[in-house]
This record gives sequence, structure tokens and C-alpha cells, in this order.
Amino acid sequence: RSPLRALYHRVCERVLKVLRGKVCVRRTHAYIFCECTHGQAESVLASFDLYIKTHASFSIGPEKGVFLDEVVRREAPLRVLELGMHCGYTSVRILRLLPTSGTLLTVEVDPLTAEKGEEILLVAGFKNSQFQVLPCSSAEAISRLASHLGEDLLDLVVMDHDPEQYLPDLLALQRENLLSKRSVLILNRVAEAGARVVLEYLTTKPHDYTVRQRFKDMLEIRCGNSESF
Ligand SMILES: C[S@@+](CC[C@H](N)C(=O)[O-])C[C@H]1O[C@@H](n2cnc3c(N)ncnc32)[C@H](O)[C@@H]1O
Repeated sequence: RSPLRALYHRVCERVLKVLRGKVCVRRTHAYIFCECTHGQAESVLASFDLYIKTHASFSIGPEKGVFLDEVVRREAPLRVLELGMHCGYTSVRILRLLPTSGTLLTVEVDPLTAEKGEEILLVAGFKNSQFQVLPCSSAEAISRLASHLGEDLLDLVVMDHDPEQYLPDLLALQRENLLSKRSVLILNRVAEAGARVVLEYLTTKPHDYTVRQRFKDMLEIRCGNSESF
């Protein structure tokens, strides 16, 4: 495709995105459900990636997705908590890379979104033994988490729900003793004003948290200082 034609396509995609307006959970779900090959996680992700070119979306998208993939591959986490599932894009990315005995607990406050997101995880071919959707607020989910995890601790926590909740939820995870010195946190949308307090907090705790890497407005944070890596 010539550079001029590629530019024309990008402009058309942008225009369509603006004309179609706000993020719509039902529309996203219907598109993915119809376009993807059922049972194939990669096809579900490809459909999401196509959809977000021409529709408003909350999905982290393929670039930050690759950053997240790299962390999941490296850490091979057994217990993962995701706060803010939305339609399940990030959940599918994580689930497809988990070790066989790995499980994902994913939290979504909006009941309709939680239902539609769960359907997408099933469409992608994952089983209820691999994931659980908690249709409640992050605060409620964290207060009940110990009963889901038993003796286990969280290896990976992905926060992409409400940046104003990142700090209260991190403090709640600490209070409930759900994190270890090897836990990894991924925080998305840290450029938003609401995330400022959590970033300030992290800088006051250099022995407890280390920012390991950043991609755009997504951060990887390791619990513990760099000597414990
Ligand atoms: C930006 S979207 C997440 C997108 C997702 N990471 C992806 O890539 O598909 C944020 C989601 O978090 C949910 N949410 C917002 N506040 C929440 C809270 N306090 N607890 C749980 N979910 C919340 C919203 O309803 C929304 O679906």
C-alpha cells in the first residue's frame, strides 16, 4: 500500500471513530462475537485490534498488550488479579500466556459489562476453571479475595479500573497481606490526574516498590527493592 493510501485509510478510520461516538459494550461484544473464530484466543485479540481502529474503545490495544505479554511471559504468574475487566481484551491476553495451573481473577463493577466480558473469555476458549469474573467493585473484591486465594498470594496485579482507586486498592491489598516481595503490579493510565497520588506514594516507599519499566502510560512495578529481583 502506498504511503498516501495508508494515510487516507488512517484518516478514514479516525473519522469513523469520531462519528461512532462513545464506547459501547454491547457493540464491542457483538462485533467480537461475530468476527472472531470461536475457541481461538489469538483470533479474539485480532478482532479487538481491528475493532478499535474504527470504534471508540477502552481496550489497552496491541502495543501496550505486547508490553503486558512480555511481563506475563517473564513472570509466569500463577495467581493474577485484574481490576477493570471491561470487555475482556486484557484478560484474554493474560489468560493465553498463563502456566497450566495459573488462574485469573478479574473484577468488573458494571454488571452488564461483567456478563459480556465473561462471554468473550468463554468465546476465546477459556474454561471456568482458569478464570473467575467478580462482578463488583475493586474494594469489595479485595475484601473477599483471601477466600478465593486460600493460602496463595498474588503474583501479578493489573490495575486499569479507576486511577483514583489505585492507591486505596493497593493499600487494601497490603492490609490483607495478599502481596509478596515478588509480586508485580501493572498500572495503566498513570498519566491521568487520579493516578498522581499512587505515584507519589510509590516514591515514598523505595524499599517496598521499584518501578521496573514504563511503556507509554503503563508502568511495571516490582514489590520489593531491586536487590530482591
Ligand atoms: C479502561 S477499562 C479496562 C479495559 C481493559 N483493561 C481492556 O483492555 O479491555 C476500565 C473498566 O473498569 C471498570 N471499573 C471502573 N471502576 C471500577 C472499580 N472501582 N472496580 C471494578 N471495576 C471498575 C469500568 O466499568 C471499565 O469497564
